[in-house]
Amino acid sequence: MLRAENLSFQIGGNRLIDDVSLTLLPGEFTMMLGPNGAGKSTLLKLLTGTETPQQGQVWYGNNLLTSIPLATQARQKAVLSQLLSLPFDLRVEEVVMMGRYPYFDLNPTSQDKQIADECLDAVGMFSFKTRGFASLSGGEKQKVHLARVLAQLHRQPDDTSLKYLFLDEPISALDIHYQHQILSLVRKLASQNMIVFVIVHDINLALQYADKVILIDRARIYGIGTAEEVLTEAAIEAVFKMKPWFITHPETGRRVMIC
Ligand SMILES: Nc1ncnc2c1ncn2[C@@H]1O[C@H](COP(=O)(O)OP(=O)(O)OP(=O)(O)O)[C@@H](O)[C@H]1O
Repeated sequence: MLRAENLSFQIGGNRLIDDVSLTLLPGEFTMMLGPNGAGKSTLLKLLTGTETPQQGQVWYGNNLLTSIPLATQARQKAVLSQLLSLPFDLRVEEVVMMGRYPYFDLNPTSQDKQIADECLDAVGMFSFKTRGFASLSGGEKQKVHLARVLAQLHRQPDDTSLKYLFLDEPISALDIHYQHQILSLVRKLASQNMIVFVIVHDINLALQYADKVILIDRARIYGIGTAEEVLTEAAIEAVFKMKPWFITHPETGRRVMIC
């Protein structure tokens, strides 16, 4: 389990996160939504240790995140941030292999190479393996970075430890086919003893995929619960300043939002 207790974070007197507490459970696919500037990326950075809160604590199981050695964290936690560019050009296969750095010293083993290939294949990018990363389209770059974090958390057959996957808008550049392919893939990972925490903007994707929704507004949590509980007409109107309409999907019977 991941537990965040009373997190607050400010920069120059500006409160980016204000007294946020939450619990993330393995097996649950958690999606966080909220308006631009609400604090989603900042909260993800606090949950992953990229930023340190001025107040509050983050626990991974029984350990404070700050007490877990970085080498251990690198094998249990992977983060996909919004920044997709790299400071120098690498081949696609080299970018994915970065996900295996926690597992080898100088040179990747044949097993590392096989895992990297499998992860590239899982996101439909195997045929781009030897291409220069800089030459890829925005969506292709996003898929390669997804392959990198999948490679980082790839399990050995005897590894049953809890893993943590954090994705900040991982499908923002993807076409509709890959949006669903990637969300189906990470939902499956959640069911394999993994905590999966994903930031998205698409309310309908959250209604379709999320086990738990966290709605954040102006640095504070507005609601936590199932999508049905949290993404209500009143909440969407209050947080996004848009009046939503809900219709019923003719085949699945679930709610679909239109504006
Ligand atoms: N280094 C910084 N200095 C000052 N303000 C910052 C800094 N980083 C972020 N902010 C501000 O904090 C607020 C929250 O930013 P954050 O990136 O967490 O929002 P977000 O909910 O992820 O937004 P978006 O949906 O646009 O990605 C924003 O108003 C942002 O401008």
